[in-house]
Order: sequence, then structure tokens, then C-alpha cells
Amino acid sequence: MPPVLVVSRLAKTFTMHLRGGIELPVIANAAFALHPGTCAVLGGPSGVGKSSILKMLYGNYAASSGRILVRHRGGEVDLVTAEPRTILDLRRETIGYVSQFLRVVPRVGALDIVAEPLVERGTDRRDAARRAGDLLARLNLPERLWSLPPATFSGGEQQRVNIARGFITDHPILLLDEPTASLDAANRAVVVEMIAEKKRAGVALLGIFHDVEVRNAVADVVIDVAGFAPDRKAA
Ligand SMILES: Nc1ncnc2c1ncn2[C@@H]1O[C@H](COP(=O)(O)OP(=O)(O)OP(=O)(O)O)[C@@H](O)[C@H]1O
Repeated sequence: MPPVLVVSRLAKTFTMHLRGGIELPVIANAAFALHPGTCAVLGGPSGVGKSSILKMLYGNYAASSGRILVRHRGGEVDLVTAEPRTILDLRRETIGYVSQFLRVVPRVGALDIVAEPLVERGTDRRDAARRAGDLLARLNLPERLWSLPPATFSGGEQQRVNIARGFITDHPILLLDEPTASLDAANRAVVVEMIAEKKRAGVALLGIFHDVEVRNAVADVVIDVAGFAPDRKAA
């Protein structure tokens, strides 16, 4: 199967504008590809640039140079040079993202937060709510919490709402930033199973997992981000 996303010669240098413009090279020459039906994992020690890569792939951080070619609407888009509206369209249609923390919307209940991405894409509100409920039940979120805004939920409860929201759509590419960090063993196992289902559905996943057991259970390939480190002597 041809890849759905190809990264080549990707580099990121942060410029610290409030520190006299100090340049901090983090990634030089990253190269890898994501394939349908597989889960790749970004590996390497803390601070090596795993989150920075994930954020560039979602368009949150601008790359300094290189290419991120994504198969999108039957064509190909380079995320590095794409217009903001193209990036928004990519997020709508092609690239999903489960962040580490839920962005809580005041006064919106958990079930509606999970259903929202489907409603936005035109799914009937009742069907979307049913699918949201199925996911929340699967992730063991007590039904009495479904109508409440998650602001007061525990860290693990918020993370499960976030996972349900990220998994409810059918994006062909799914980025996962430590989705199991605050979960207990039972719920980690549910997420591992949900990732396996996405793979069977042909989704290409890329994630950061500090939990070794989860990583071993889901990873088809490990991308060693330390191999993309800039040459400090030359920098
Ligand atoms: N917005 C930013 N501005 C300046 N420096 C940044 C920014 N984001 C990340 N960095 C720096 O880039 C380097 C890589 O950070 P990043 O979060 O990508 O690493 P990581 O491999 O995901 O680490 P961890 O495993 O600890 O989460 C760090 O030295 C960090 O300080």
C-alpha cells in the first residue's frame, strides 16, 4: 500500500524572540512515511523532539524546512507550505489528532463534546449522540457524567472524553499524543483495542506512548527521533 504521509528533510529550529533571537535547532533532516493500517510510534528520550514532530504534522508548529506530503482529497498537499485554510481542510477530512489534554468548552456536556466532530460533518445529531455514548460506555465513563461539562472531571475521565472525541471520526490519519498517560490498566487496554480497530479499518496512526506495555502492544514500527537530531558541533 502506498504511504498516506511522507516526511522528508524536515527540520525545526525554534527562534527565541524574547531571548535576543537565540536559535534552538531541535530537528534536522527527519524522514519517514506512514502507511494505511499501521501504527508508527515516535521513540527517543525526553526532549528529543517527538511532540514537535507531531505538532508539525498537525500544522500547529510551522516547519523550518522540508516536506510533509499528505494524501488529501485524491491529491497531494505539502503541509509545510500549505495555506491556513488548506490546513483546516486537512484537519476536517484527513488528519485527526488526540491531544494529551482535553480542551474544555464551558457549559457543553461530555456527550456533546464527543459527538461534535460528527455533527460538524453532517451526521444526524441523534446518530452522533448514540455513537458518542457507545464510545463513552466502552471507555467506562459513568453515564451519570455524560451530560455534565468535563471541567470538574478527573484527569483520567477528561482524557477518556478526549479519546472518544478523537476516535469518533473516520480520518485516514490519526495522531496520538500520549493518549493513555492518565489511564488505569483497564482503560489502557480499551484504548489498545480501539487502536487495533483503527488499524483494521485502514487508518495510518502515529503516536507518542511513554507506557512501554502500550507501545509494545500497538507499534508496528518505531521511528527513532534521536536519529534526526541536529549535529550540535555544526550548529
Ligand atoms: N514552542 C517552543 N519554543 C521553544 N522551544 C521549544 C518549543 N517547543 C519545544 N521546544 C524545545 O524543543 C525540544 C523538543 O521538545 P519536544 O516537546 O518536542 O520533545 P519530546 O521528545 O516530545 O519530549 P518529552 O518526551 O519530554 O515530551 C525541547 O528542548 C523543547 O524545549
